[in-house]
Amino acid sequence: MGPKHVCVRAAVPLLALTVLLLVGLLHVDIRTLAPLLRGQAEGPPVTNIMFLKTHKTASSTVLNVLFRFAETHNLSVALPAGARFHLGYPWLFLARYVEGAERDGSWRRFNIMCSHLRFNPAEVQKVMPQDTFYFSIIRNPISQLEASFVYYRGFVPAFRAAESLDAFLAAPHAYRNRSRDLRNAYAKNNMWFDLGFDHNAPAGDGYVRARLAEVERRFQLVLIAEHFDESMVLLRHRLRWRLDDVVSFRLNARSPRSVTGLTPEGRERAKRWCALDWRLYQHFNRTFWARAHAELGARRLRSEVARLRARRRELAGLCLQDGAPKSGTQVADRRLSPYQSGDADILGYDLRPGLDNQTLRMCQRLVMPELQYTARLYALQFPEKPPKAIPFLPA
Ligand SMILES: Nc1ncnc2c1ncn2[C@@H]1O[C@H](COP(=O)(O)OS(=O)(=O)O)[C@@H](OP(=O)(O)O)[C@H]1O
Repeated sequence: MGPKHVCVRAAVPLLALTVLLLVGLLHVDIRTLAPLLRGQAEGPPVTNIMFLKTHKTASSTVLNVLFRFAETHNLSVALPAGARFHLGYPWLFLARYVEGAERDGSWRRFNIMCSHLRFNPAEVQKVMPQDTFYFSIIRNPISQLEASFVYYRGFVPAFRAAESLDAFLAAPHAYRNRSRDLRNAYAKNNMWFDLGFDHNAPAGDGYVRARLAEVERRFQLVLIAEHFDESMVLLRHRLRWRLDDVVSFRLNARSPRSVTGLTPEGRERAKRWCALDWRLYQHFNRTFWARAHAELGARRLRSEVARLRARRRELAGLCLQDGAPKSGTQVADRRLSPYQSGDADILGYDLRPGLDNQTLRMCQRLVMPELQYTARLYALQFPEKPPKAIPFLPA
């Protein structure tokens, strides 16, 4: 060890002592120094964010978190152009699908992008700043496929004729329309497809590894729907946001009676049928925990998840009638009722009556479904354009 090292080693306790003395002398709140003492990077909250909104993965709940943050911080959002509610899905994303993106022959940049799209990085980069934080969310492909089957039953040719998901998985090629109808994207490796990859590709080891490496390179974080609260804690940490920014209620959920489940055999078949998504899920489930433990440590992760849940309970008590969701068709305020699709009974929330104006606004945002919130931000951002019509709401 050289003399330089000895000096540095001696300086560390001296510095800590000086900080503590200053705290005492200047009556500085020790909590403001905590991140510094923990060696945690401090800085302003991250505000340039691209969220790849995969399907049936809790992504509407994440979208609600991002829309609320955008609205309360007056950030611009890359919203679907015209009457649409998605950014060109299932076609590969193009920058011109964003309202107001083209300006005098150049591209306008936005703070937040989180509507459904099929990832196409070169086009996304045209409308998002260089320092954008990219993240996404995935779910166990067995439950993701089951949720898709119920939700998109009437829309996806491959699903339409099948009596059940078990029947579909027993002979998927027989049901699957060979015409390469893009709507069949929901029927096989849907998350792989959303990432912009070929969802019909054979799951060869070299191919899969190369694509996984590409996802690692493009996305700073991939969250896991089954570990939603841990995911929000890690996201909050990365974005340097406040606790309330990431508290949410579960949105776009089916009532238990429209969850069909699968036989053990069907589950094994689903893993094989969606082999690319299965590899994707296994890989990112592993790296998620490795990151969460490396960045936060098990104890801090546990205590922050507990804080998040406590705050959610508090807000549920404040905002929600009966503290729980109800069948979406029975939500009293139609403006807060979620879109219903296929055989799914999608749940929504009634708010407690008698809330003061400020609390009411906050609670409305927390339970506002994707279509309504997209239309709301669109009207705020483009007041001169015709408002987006919501199919089941009178204009
Ligand atoms: N917080 C939280 N934690 C875990 N799971 C959650 C959460 N929020 C939503 N969900 C579940 O996500 C499913 C809906 O996914 P999406 O919103 O991505 O669907 S969509 O593609 O936008 O229609 C839907 O799954 P199913 O109920 O199985 O259909 C929701 O229950």
